Amino acid sequence: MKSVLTVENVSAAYRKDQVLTDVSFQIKQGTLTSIVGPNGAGKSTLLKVLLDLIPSITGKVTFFGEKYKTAKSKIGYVPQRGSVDWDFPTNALDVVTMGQYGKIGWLKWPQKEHKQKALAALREMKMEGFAHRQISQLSGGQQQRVFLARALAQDADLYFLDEPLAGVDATTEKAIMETLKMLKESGKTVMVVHHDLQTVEEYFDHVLLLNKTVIAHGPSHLTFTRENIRKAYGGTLHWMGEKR
Ligand SMILES: Nc1ncnc2c1ncn2[C@@H]1O[C@H](COP(=O)(O)OP(=O)(O)OP(=O)(O)O)[C@@H](O)[C@H]1O
Repeated sequence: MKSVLTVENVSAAYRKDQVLTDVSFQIKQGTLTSIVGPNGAGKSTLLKVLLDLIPSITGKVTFFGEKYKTAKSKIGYVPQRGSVDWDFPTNALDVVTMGQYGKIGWLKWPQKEHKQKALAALREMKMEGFAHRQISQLSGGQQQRVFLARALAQDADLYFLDEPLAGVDATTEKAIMETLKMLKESGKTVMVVHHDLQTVEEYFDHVLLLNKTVIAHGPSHLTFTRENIRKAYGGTLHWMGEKR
């Protein structure tokens, strides 16, 4: 399988505080990878650096062999739900439609086809009935589904999701994971910041353990070991039971 993302020696800082040091890894097409590490490990920062939202100090990132700027239309991003202003006066359909901006062009109005695609994505996430509801009047789980629909409508090849399962109920978690698996099965590549260590192996075929740098990266069954988890988190691990 070819590599869709190559990260070479990336370091990043907020003012003087270095958050990422010498991060290098490659992601193959068709993989579903969890990015796992303790609070403050730099997981969200890594996504933001990859997506050119904050600059890196050093290093090189290539998507499909190209720079972010030229590969942008093939990349979808679902930020943390808490990082968005849900009071912004807009409805679910518009949020999903606007996700296609890269394809529509900033100075053009969305066409019927874009709305139809947005509606289809909302249907996929079982949110069609909420299309005209103000986003401030959706529950947390429903907002997360709208975000997923927005990513689906973007029709990207590589997706980044920042904690999509945070604060959602079991039904929404299942719906989101089914969508991510469906994307993977259709040859797309997905990277997800994930916090529930209990479900890493069940949900993701690859894992990237991060704590300011890459602690381990590879197939979950080989990489998500007690030793690597301890290296990433430090301390003792009570929650894994008899984990390797
Ligand atoms: N805008 C910012 N300005 C200054 N420091 C920041 C900023 N955003 C994050 N940081 C710091 O950078 C470090 C990494 O933060 P980041 O949000 O990337 O971690 P994370 O692994 O996603 O954490 P969490 O699991 O808690 O969401 C933390 O020490 C954090 O305090």
